Amino acid sequence: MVLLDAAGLTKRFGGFVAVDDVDITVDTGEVHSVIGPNGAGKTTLFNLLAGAYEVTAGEITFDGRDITDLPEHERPYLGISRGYQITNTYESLTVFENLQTAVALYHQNYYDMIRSLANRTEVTERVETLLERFELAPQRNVEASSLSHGDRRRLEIGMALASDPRLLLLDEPTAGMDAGETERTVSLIQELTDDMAVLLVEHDIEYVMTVSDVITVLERGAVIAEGPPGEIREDERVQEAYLGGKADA
Ligand SMILES: Nc1ncnc2c1ncn2[C@@H]1O[C@H](COP(=O)(O)OP(=O)(O)OP(=O)(O)O)[C@@H](O)[C@H]1O
Repeated sequence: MVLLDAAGLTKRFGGFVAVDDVDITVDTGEVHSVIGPNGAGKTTLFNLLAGAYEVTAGEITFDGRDITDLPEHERPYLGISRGYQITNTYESLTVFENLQTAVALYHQNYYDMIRSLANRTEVTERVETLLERFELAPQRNVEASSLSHGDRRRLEIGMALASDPRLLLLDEPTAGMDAGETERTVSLIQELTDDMAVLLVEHDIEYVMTVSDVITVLERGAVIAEGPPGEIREDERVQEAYLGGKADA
């Protein structure tokens, strides 16, 4: 089922076209990755889909509803969540408290939750599930500021899942992780997609090949290839973009 459908998506910064007439479709159940060399427009595309940037042209539909102009903060309520970045406010909260805050923020009856013990129990149960799923239970009482890099990134993904999204947007989820941490994160991402979809933007082409069902390749703002990993690996334009001296990946 088509969950996200973007058509003719374009973003100009002054006279510069960072995203140029991009069509992209994400189906429920898939991990869809956007890759491309430095400056290809990946982060800009991500920000358009997340609602952080206004589009210059084009349309974005989510579950059949036009969300092109929907503000970023309203998108989680529709089922679109983006990888959280733990900011100063959350540094001194423990892993448990961070997850609790994220769950409470998107709980349907936030104010009731504060008042009612029953709802609070529901939130706590959800937090416990996330702690288990993200293998963060042993660190439940550790402040976010003291976590290892890998644990912190997994906590951020866990917080993004607190709203029970149908589409999770992740920007370089394994950036800065070592091989072991990357592997753990990749299997977590793969386990997510039974009834939801993940769209990730990534620099590192190798692990994208193992995690993705579909890959879209951008170069200079435009789509140069799209397909399953095997096809993308064999694509001449992709090889040229990555190996032809224009890229660092
Ligand atoms: N706010 C902005 N104002 C002007 N130009 C911008 C802005 N944001 C991005 N750009 C330009 O748009 C192009 C695409 O940038 P973007 O960050 O989307 O690429 P990217 O594929 O994510 O690159 P990287 O892999 O290096 O993160 C770059 O040339 C960049 O300089």
